[in-house]
Amino acid sequence: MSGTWTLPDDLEVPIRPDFFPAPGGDLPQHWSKCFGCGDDQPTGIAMRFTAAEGIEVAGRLTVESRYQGGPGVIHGGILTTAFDETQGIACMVLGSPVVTGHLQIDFARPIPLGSVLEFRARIDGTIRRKVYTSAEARIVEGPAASDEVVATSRGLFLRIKPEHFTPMAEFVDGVPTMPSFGNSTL
Ligand SMILES: CC(C)(COP(=O)(O)OP(=O)(O)OC[C@H]1O[C@@H](n2cnc3c(N)ncnc32)[C@H](O)[C@@H]1OP(=O)(O)O)[C@@H](O)C(=O)NCCC(=O)NCCS
Ligand SMILES: CCCCCCCCCCCCCC(=O)O
Repeated sequence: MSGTWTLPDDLEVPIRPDFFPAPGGDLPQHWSKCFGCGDDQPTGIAMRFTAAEGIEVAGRLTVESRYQGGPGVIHGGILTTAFDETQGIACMVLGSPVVTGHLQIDFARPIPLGSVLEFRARIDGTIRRKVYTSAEARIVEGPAASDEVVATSRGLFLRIKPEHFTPMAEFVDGVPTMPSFGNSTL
């Protein structure tokens, strides 16, 4: 990673909770209308996630041609979205909802269209409501596949109360197929 990111010294690292699936087990979408993971969001990127070892999660994204930024490569904003989503899903081990407060990406290598990206993310530690996360991406299928890390991300998420989204309920378009985790008011 070449960006600047300093972890506080006094972080607590969560342990894998009993409710977390075994490694390889599916993790749920956090909100069915989410652009990143929702199955009720036709224009989204519909990422799917599994639990990995420890408190790590894994997610995949096939780089479709509609995700193009520079000629033949993924748009940086789409890559950022995938990191945001994966790191948010990694926060599920806490069992309480979070939102993204800060996210920074290092774009290390060009990622050609048609690549299948694998993202790995985990919580590095928490302090008060702050949740420090990190993640990296590799191309696991396609002509450019290798073990090399093609992008990394660091993100600060904030634990929120379920009521956080209540003022936004009137903006939800239609009826979600699955309520937002931790928010029965939507
Ligand atoms: C993130 C958010 C909830 C934080 O607001 P808040 O709950 O009032 O949090 P506070 O301002 O009390 O900050 C809590 C802590 O987080 C830190 N913090 C908050 N936002 C931060 C940021 N962007 N960068 C770094 N630190 C941040 C504060 O410094 C504070 O740290 P401390 O515990 O060491 O004092 C609010 O800014 C928000 O709703 N932002 C929009 C989030 C969003 O929509 N994300 C995208 C979709 S998930
Ligand atoms: C009750 C447990 C709920 C845990 C749900 C945490 C998952 C939140 C993921 C948030 C990712 C949002 C990304 C974004 O919108 O920018």
